[in-house]
Amino acid sequence: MLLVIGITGSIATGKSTVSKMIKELGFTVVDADVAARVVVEPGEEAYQKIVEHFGKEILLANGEIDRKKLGDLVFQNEKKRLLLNSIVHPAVRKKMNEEKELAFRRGEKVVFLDIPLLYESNLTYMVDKVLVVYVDQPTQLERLMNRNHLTKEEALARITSQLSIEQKRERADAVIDNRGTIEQTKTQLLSVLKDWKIL
Ligand SMILES: CC(C)(COP(=O)(O)OP(=O)(O)OC[C@H]1O[C@@H](n2cnc3c(N)ncnc32)[C@H](O)[C@@H]1O)[C@@H](O)C(=O)NCCC(=O)NCCS
Ligand SMILES: Nc1ncnc2c1ncn2[C@@H]1O[C@H](COP(=O)(O)OP(=O)(O)OP(=O)(O)O)[C@@H](O)[C@H]1O
Repeated sequence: MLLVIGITGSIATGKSTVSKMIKELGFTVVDADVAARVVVEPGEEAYQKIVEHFGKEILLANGEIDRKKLGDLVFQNEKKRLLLNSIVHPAVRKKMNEEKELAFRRGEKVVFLDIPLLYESNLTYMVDKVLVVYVDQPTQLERLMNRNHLTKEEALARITSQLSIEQKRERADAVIDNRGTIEQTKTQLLSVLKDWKIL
């Protein structure tokens, strides 16, 4: 039987960290953030629509989208964020489905989809089980501020644009608590994958 596992969590809780471990175990992880970058490259349909709606001001000199500028804009304005989502998300879903199918055609039996907005966008139908990568909100805030060099206010704007990590934890099929060391996270991951008979 083919299995699709969703990896989610909230911003900076450690999805990429866990995804990297899963890839090192030899599995395919299809990353929504990567897909969301590819589908807005110059020449793509979503790119044209973004320029149409947000104006040329959000472009860098080389014509690419200025992600910092667009991020600052949409995380301060819900209407603009939902508009951006409506442009980018259909293309992301299509791209992720294509990559998942490719992996199954290569003969893989399990594929992981790393989708930050899995619950917010009601995408649970795309997966058989959900793995939530959890840290408490103060840890999340600290890691996000450090990683992205954001002020507390900027980081909180990003955090509150998503469902709270506590709500996601409640809905998960399994939770990895990523507050400890990377080694402790890896141990939990291996245990979940064994429970689910993936390893
Ligand atoms: C706003 C943008 C330009 C900011 O780019 P930037 O390079 O700074 O961030 P990146 O794309 O790496 O995203 C980092 C994290 O931000 C969070 N995030 C991104 N977009 C959104 C959103 N629309 N709503 C809530 N959280 C979001 C996710 O947790 C994601 O993992 C970019 O995130 C974007 O185009 N977002 C819309 C598409 C989207 O929803 N992507 C998320 C997965 S589909
Ligand atoms: N167990 C840990 N201990 C200390 N730092 C960690 C741990 N796990 C992750 N980090 C750090 O926390 C930050 C966020 O982790 P990561 O990038 O994996 O989160 P993410 O959920 O993929 O974020 P995003 O939603 O933005 O894509 C990174 O700087 C990462 O190096």
